[in-house]
Amino acid sequence: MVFCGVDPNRRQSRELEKKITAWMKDYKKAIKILLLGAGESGKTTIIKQMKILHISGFSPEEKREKAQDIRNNIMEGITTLTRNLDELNIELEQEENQEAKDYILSIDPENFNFPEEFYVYTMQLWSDAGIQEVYSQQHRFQLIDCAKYFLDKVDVVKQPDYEPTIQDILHSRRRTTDIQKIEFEVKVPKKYGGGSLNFWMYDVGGQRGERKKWIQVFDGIQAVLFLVSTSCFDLVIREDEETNRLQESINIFRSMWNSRFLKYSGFIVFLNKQDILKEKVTHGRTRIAEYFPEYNNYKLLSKDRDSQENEEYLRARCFIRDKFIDISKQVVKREGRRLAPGLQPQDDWPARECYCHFTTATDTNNVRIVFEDVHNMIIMWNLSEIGVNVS
Ligand SMILES: Nc1nc2c(ncn2[C@@H]2O[C@H](COP(=O)(O)OP(=O)(O)OP(=O)(O)O)[C@@H](O)[C@H]2O)c(=O)[nH]1
Ligand SMILES: [Mg+2]
Repeated sequence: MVFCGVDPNRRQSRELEKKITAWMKDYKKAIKILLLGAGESGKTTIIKQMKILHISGFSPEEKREKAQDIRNNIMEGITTLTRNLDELNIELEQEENQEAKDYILSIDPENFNFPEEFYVYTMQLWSDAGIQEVYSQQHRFQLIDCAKYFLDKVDVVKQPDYEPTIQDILHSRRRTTDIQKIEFEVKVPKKYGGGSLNFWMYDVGGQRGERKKWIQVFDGIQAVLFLVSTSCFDLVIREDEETNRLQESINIFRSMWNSRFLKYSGFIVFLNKQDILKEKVTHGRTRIAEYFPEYNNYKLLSKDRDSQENEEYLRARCFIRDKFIDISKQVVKREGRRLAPGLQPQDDWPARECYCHFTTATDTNNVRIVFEDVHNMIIMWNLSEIGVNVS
């Protein structure tokens, strides 16, 4: 039998194509993504990964800058550890390392040009059992996450012609003090219309003093990527040396999720530093329940189980995830609208869901996979806003 006229399925799909093309034109400008989160949660590391994955990586000039950051990271790491020998009443194992200790404690970081003896003394101290003992008690003071990574490779970094590897750059640390923007293009899967889309990604500083600048970039943000350092459950923030770092992160998330300026933005939480969290939970000296006593009653659901993974680590990461999910659900439904606590009923609040990913921002492969999901999700959010359902 021969059918005449237009196949309704084809007509529908042509209409869908038209809608998508119109939307793509509209968004040719860019999709704006904002990275938020407390200090040291990994925002700038995500920017570096986007440069690796979607732009051409790092220029020789940028590599030179990162090499200097890395030398500063080594200096910060070894001076922090050495200072804490006395604070924690720990003796050096080798008496002859006293000279190295005195040298490191006398460094003026503002006027330091990294002479050869600095590296020699640093390597000596780093291999001393006393300093290693201080390192194992790092939850008691403020140490940068990359300290061990770079102290283990001082002999490489000290070379005058040292050029940092991609891994070195990803581990290097410099506090963000201004708003940065990167632009890149992402291919759109065929099922969402094909072609490519421009993304603008904004990075801000996460420490308390920096957060008043955040509002400058809230306008027109389609998606907030909220970074959480999950491994910091046993640390206090640098700013007041008092507030628990994970609690600070939860508080910031609550205020961003409920911010009226971001009510039309999608939220994706990156539960970051999974590598450090796993190491801490399985081999560390601290336990989450010491800081969050409710952890004792937390049960892992069967949907979150994975026979390949350490059970305690799974429990820890899901416990932390649920702290954020719970906040996103503390929104009451009234007259078909969702209202954040404290808002008036007349405030229009769109229904939103908060999505979570477990991430290790220093792992390019992990970030690549997670971002495939994130990009698709952002495209789908936008399509559903114009009435196209592509599930
Ligand atoms: N091991 C490990 N280190 C990470 C991870 N994510 C970030 N880091 C390291 O943590 C440190 C801080 O990361 P940044 O990206 O600078 O943090 P930030 O959120 O930009 O911090 P501010 O600029 O102060 O707001 C860097 O040394 C990173 O290499 C991770 O998943 N695993
Ligand atoms: Mg930063």
